[in-house]
Amino acid sequence: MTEKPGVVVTGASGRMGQMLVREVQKSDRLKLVGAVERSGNDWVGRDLGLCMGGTETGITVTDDALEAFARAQAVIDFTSPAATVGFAELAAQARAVHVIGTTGLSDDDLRKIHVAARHAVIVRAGNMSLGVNLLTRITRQVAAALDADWDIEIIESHHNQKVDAPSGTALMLGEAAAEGRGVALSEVSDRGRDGITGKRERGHIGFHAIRGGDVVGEHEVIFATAGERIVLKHLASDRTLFARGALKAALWGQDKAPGEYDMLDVLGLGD
Ligand SMILES: NC(=O)C1=CN([C@@H]2O[C@H](COP(=O)(O)OP(=O)(O)OC[C@H]3O[C@@H](n4cnc5c(N)ncnc54)[C@H](OP(=O)(O)O)[C@@H]3O)[C@@H](O)[C@H]2O)C=CC1
Ligand SMILES: O=C(O)C1=N[C@H](C(=O)O)C[C@H](O)C1
Repeated sequence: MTEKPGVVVTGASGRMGQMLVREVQKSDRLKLVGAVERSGNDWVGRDLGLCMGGTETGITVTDDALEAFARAQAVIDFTSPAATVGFAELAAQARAVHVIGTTGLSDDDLRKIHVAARHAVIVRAGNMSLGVNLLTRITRQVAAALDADWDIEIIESHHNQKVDAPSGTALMLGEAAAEGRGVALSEVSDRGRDGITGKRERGHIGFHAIRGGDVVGEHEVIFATAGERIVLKHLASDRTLFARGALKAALWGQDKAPGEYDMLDVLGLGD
């Protein structure tokens, strides 16, 4: 039997990090070989299993990402934009598949990730669930079928610890709607209106963010015209669906050529 690909989880103490550690430990196709945290994080230097309130795993949480990545075939990374840009370079050096779930990446961050993908497989998506990725396809199709008399608004709701807005998912849905319309999202995006904004501009795509409590992630795409509305909605109630998508991407990427991929590629929903 061939060896299972080894996985390092970055940001292991985070909401998604802990979820990912558990899912990799449960997997019969991947093996957890490392856990990385930020220098200064309480977990660094301690046994991962004990940090998570369980039994010893023999994996010591480290802040030496390159050393950990060198022992892995995949890095699963749901951290922060600054951390992810650094990890992209290190994962490429280690020739490990880099699965990026981090959102809030700037255009400059994306350029750096693009450079790293010359040497390694990078799978990046603002949402790793099947439902959301399918919804991007449906959104593109509906937007293509309707003209600009239909106003498009995207509403997202998340827990009160989320630090970026609009969410990565909302931006994926916005990109899909813009693509369906044949326009560039950057040209038509209206974010969080406030004050005397003037009337809504025809053809624009609006984004609105709600933050509260422990909402895992909810997204609505509204197509509104005179007398009627179409509402497409996705509700996530459990973070394991994001983690499972990330594991699927880590496995899928093992035999791919260096380059940038997304979950549509992994799920076989691409063009
Ligand atoms: N694509 C998808 O399907 C999904 C994406 N996300 C995205 O994933 C990201 C993380 O979300 P969430 O888990 O809720 O956030 P958390 O804040 O709970 O976790 C982030 C973790 O990353 C750690 N971290 C930050 N900088 C570094 C670094 N330089 N090296 C190592 N670790 C670092 C943090 O450590 P510390 O606390 O010490 O700073 C923390 O443990 C967000 O961008 C979120 O939007 C979330 C869910 C699904
Ligand atoms: O921060 C989160 O929690 C989530 N982030 C992703 C996003 O920005 O869309 C995915 C999911 O909605 C949860």
